[in-house]
Amino acid sequence: MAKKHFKSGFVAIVGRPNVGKSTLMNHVIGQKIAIMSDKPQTTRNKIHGVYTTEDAQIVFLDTPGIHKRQSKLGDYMNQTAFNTLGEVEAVLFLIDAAEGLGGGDRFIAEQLKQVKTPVILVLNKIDRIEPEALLPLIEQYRKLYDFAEIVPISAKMGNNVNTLLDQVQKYLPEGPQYYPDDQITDHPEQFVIAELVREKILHMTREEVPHSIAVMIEDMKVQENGVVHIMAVIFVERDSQKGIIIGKQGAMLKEVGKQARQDIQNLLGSKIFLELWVKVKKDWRNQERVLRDLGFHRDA
Ligand SMILES: Nc1nc2c(ncn2[C@@H]2O[C@H](COP(=O)(O)OP(=O)(O)OP(=O)(O)O)[C@@H](O)[C@H]2O)c(=O)[nH]1
Repeated sequence: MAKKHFKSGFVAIVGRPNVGKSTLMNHVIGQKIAIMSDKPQTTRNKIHGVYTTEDAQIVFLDTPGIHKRQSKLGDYMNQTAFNTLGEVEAVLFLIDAAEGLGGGDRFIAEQLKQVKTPVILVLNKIDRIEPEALLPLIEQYRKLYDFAEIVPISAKMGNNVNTLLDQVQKYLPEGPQYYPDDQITDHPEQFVIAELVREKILHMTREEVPHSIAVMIEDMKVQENGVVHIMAVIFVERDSQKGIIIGKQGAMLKEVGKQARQDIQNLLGSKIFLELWVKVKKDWRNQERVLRDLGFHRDA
């Protein structure tokens, strides 16, 4: 599925409650992909929405932890949010232009200074302010932080949202399409996790294992200790491919697991336990049910 010069990456959205994060996502994604989370999570990241075009894909992450103070003693953001913000390609910092600059925004700006990721300031709700008020407002925010870009929008009216998306794309590296174009699901993370595992295998085994392998997330649940337990099955077509993926005394599979686990932890923002299985499924590509389970469509 890899397209030439396709760009992709993760972008975190931060902003205090009510600034319009969900409204922006709804506008960007439209009704095409309904993203729902299993349960409300206060510190774990979740995928807010996935925006896909011909040549780029942006996976928007919600980063709730930035608002949570680590302890009563300090204002340091929690480790999850810190790791996420350090790993993504860009951060969208949404503010409410009609409310103006307040303590909540100052707090977030302070947290953002702890990471080096480019931050795009998004002034939302410009439909609610007089045009003359915009520049002085931008000046106030500029004093807080050295933003990579500043984009005024109205998420509700859709004003300037395309400009924002263009700006975001400037910060994406070349990368795979993590997520199918037209998938409607309540488990968006699973596609990305499967793709991350697949990517590691292809990268590590190079030419020896063809692109026909598939990865399926069989089970994913949060344990009582907060660790997310993920069971993934790697489907291959031949025993020889199974041998290559497992490697000598399991060394290859172990390395795949190690590298994938890093990426998945960064994505979810929580500790994970990744269980990998390799199964030979002859000619799996022709089996309708398997295809459906894997999230492919007939015409894909
Ligand atoms: N006038 C105007 N209202 C907006 C705009 N964007 C969002 N709103 C309104 O602001 C309110 C909050 O929007 P949400 O999208 O729910 O905000 P949120 O940041 O997702 O809020 P939390 O989920 O609490 O973090 C809603 O009533 C929206 O209709 C905008 O561009 N203009």
